[in-house]
Amino acid sequence: MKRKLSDTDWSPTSFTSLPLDPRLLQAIATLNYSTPTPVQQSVIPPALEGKDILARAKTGSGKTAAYLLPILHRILTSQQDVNNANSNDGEGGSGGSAAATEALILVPTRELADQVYKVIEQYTTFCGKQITAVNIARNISDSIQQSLLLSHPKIVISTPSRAAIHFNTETLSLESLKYLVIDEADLILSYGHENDMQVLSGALPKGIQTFLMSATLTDDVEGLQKLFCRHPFVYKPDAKEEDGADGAEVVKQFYISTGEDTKFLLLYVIFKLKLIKGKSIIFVADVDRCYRLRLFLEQFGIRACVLNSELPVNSRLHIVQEFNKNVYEIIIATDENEIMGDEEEEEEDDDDEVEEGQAAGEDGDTTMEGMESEGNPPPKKKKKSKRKSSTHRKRDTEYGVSRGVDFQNVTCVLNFDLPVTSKSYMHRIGRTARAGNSGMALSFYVPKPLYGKHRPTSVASSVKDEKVLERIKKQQAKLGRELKPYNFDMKQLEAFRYRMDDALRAVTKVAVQNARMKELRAELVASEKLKRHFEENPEDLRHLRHDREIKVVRVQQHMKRVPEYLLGKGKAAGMGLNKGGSVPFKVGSSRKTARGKGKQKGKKVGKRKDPLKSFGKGRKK
Ligand SMILES: Nc1ncnc2c1ncn2[C@@H]1O[C@H](COP(=O)(O)OP(=O)(O)OP(=O)(O)O)[C@@H](O)[C@H]1O
Repeated sequence: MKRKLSDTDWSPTSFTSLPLDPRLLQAIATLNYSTPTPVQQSVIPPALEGKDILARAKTGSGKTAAYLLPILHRILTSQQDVNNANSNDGEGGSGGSAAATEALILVPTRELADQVYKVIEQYTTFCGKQITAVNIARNISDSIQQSLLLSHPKIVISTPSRAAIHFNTETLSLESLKYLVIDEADLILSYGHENDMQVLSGALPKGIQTFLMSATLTDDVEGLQKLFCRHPFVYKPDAKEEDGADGAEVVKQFYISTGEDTKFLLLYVIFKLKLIKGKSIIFVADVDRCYRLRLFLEQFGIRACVLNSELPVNSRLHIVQEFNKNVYEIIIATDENEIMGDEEEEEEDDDDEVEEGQAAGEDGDTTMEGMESEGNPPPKKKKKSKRKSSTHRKRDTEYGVSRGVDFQNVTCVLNFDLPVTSKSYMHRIGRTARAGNSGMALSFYVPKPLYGKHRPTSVASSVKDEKVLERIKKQQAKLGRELKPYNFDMKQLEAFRYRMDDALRAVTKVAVQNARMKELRAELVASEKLKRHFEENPEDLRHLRHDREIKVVRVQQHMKRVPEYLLGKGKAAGMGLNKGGSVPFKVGSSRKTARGKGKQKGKKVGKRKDPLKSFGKGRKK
């Protein structure tokens, strides 16, 4: 349910009461932001006064506007001042201030750079050409980047590594810089940007205004604060602001204890019967797993896109963009980089000896070996080396989807594979319940005795599931939140098992590798097209779908529909029951299909009670 941010329970302050440039207010009004979020309310006034800002606020709380609006306002105001001075000097008022880059916005990933650029475009819709911005983290040639920078855009958005490269080659001048933003400050160092941050800190002019924006306050953030901030205004939300407007949890969290192959069964049933309504992000442990799931779902006629660090950046950006336009309902994503950044830290924190999982028959695919990066190697390396996947290819270390990316209107984050740290969990579930919406997180976990019992579907990271789940529960309890068990009636699920087995058998390791290669090739072609056309007219690229059938496995048409006898009276009834808590799953629209089939056979099914309806029954409120 969408909760309007204008509800008075957040705060009565409206945007118009903030002393922002009317052109910005106009843009905000067209975006239907009527009320500033708590972080915006608190941070914008001191930022307008020129104070440094250190803001910690949960994911999806509107931090981007909290730093962008004051910066845009101040740039517009200073231009106005220069124009006025020029016209008083008789030089006319159209020239504006001398062309120079005034704001540098540093983000850890290319996904975020693209997102921030788009938000600037939205906020400056009514500013004409007064504010120019360039995203140099994009995958465009160095010469084009140089020419863009030589036009001295007012704002440069970049990852630290790209900014350092252009600073070193003197295409990026920081001499006139007035504003520095470090977005996702808690994460930026774990992407291997430490040296670049040092380089940039030495090059900044004195007295610039700095914004450190972060979802958590970590040692890394403190380090950055010392390096970049002078007595910042510090924003930390209170407990009520952390939760929803009414203090209620905005993300309902559930977990299911499951065997390795049963995860696939659950996935099939959940999506085939549309038990989750709306858009979902399914997180998996590694790239191969993305394709395994996609091929598996394809068997049942369920379309999904994959998103991982191996895909070309333009394809990734396009996928997120299209997902936000509701073109796709399901994304299967990895968050390899985030996991790697956090893993050791958490293991050290908690002194627990975590056994290395090696599920036979599966290639560990979360290795850092062989990674090539535009940035420096991440400072924290994994101690243990893992076997290289045969499909291991160049990865982009500046990839990231579980942090910061604004996936819009996501109903459910489904941790098909549990992340290996509680931090990763936090970031993953932050992809739902954004901007005042509610959402749910559903996590599958494999209890230790079931680990390694079904080799074809086993994944190494699951060996830690029990421990990680405990950490997650502890972490959420500290925040006053609870993960509830979600108990499917497994007996009812069993009726679907043989279909799942059929589908799993078809999705062999070779099929997964083929799909991965085929998809990569297709996306490289798509990415080239995107590269040429993206900026000119992205609307033209609608036809470039990323969820088309990969067709490396022969799909048996009968698998695409659910036979009625599986949904017969009483069969499905218990499936959605959960004694442990309220169940946000909703029954989907499979009714039509069932009716259609009945008609073909000449049966009178029109008045028959829809068995799927019973899924919702028995829910504990
Ligand atoms: N005042 C507002 N009213 C309504 N929607 C808003 C408001 N401010 C921001 N939003 C929307 O909320 C969503 C989340 O904002 P944003 O991406 O800035 O969050 P964030 O705090 O930076 O999250 P993360 O830490 O995950 O990056 C965006 O879609 C944005 O357009």
